[in-house]
Amino acid sequence: MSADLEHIKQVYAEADCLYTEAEVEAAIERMGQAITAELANSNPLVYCIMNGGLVVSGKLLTKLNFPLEVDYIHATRYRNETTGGELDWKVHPSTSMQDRTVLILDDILDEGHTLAAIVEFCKAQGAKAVQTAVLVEKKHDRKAVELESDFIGLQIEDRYIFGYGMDYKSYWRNAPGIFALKGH
Ligand SMILES: O=P(O)(O)OC[C@H]1O[C@H](OP(=O)(O)OP(=O)(O)O)[C@H](O)[C@@H]1O
Ligand code: HPA
Repeated sequence: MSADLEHIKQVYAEADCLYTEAEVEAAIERMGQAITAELANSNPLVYCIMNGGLVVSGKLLTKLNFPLEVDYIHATRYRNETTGGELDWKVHPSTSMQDRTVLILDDILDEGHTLAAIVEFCKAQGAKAVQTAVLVEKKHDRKAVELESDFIGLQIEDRYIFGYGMDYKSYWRNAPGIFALKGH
């Protein structure tokens, strides 16, 4: 156990900081303004995608100063690995989306499988509009589908990253910045 924790600590110590806390906070501020400009009068139902969406949702929600409701969806496909697999729905939303404007909040748009499946699910549940906001979009040519997020905080190079909700083997979601694994 302590050997694993030593590895976890070493990963953080050796990681490259791609965006500092101040840069991420500024990006979240910009996202808040853009979302407010577009959705302030639409009474949206906002879904946090657990677990990765937790930090950006918490930080962003207090910047959305208009009427909205919040719920969560828990879906995962990386399961402590650095490559994704099948999407596993752990918790479906409990609120009705019928005829609602839905805003999905997540930490990262990587290959796009997760967000694409969630958007499809929301449309099938009767949402009248579905928009997505992600803290980071990873740039590469392995996208599963042509899926553009409506609100993007930061662009990231094609490396495995952690911090601000994103994990390395379940750790460092709490890291105050966006970091890339050494050598990945
Ligand atoms: O664009 P994709 O390649 O589908 O990857 C993006 C998804 O991967 C991560 O979730 P993960 O499955 O790691 O679960 P977690 O949120 O609990 O970390 C992240 O939070 C996104 O939801
Ligand atoms: O680079 C990543 N880091 C953490 N979680 C992720 N989920 C998809 N891609 C990533």
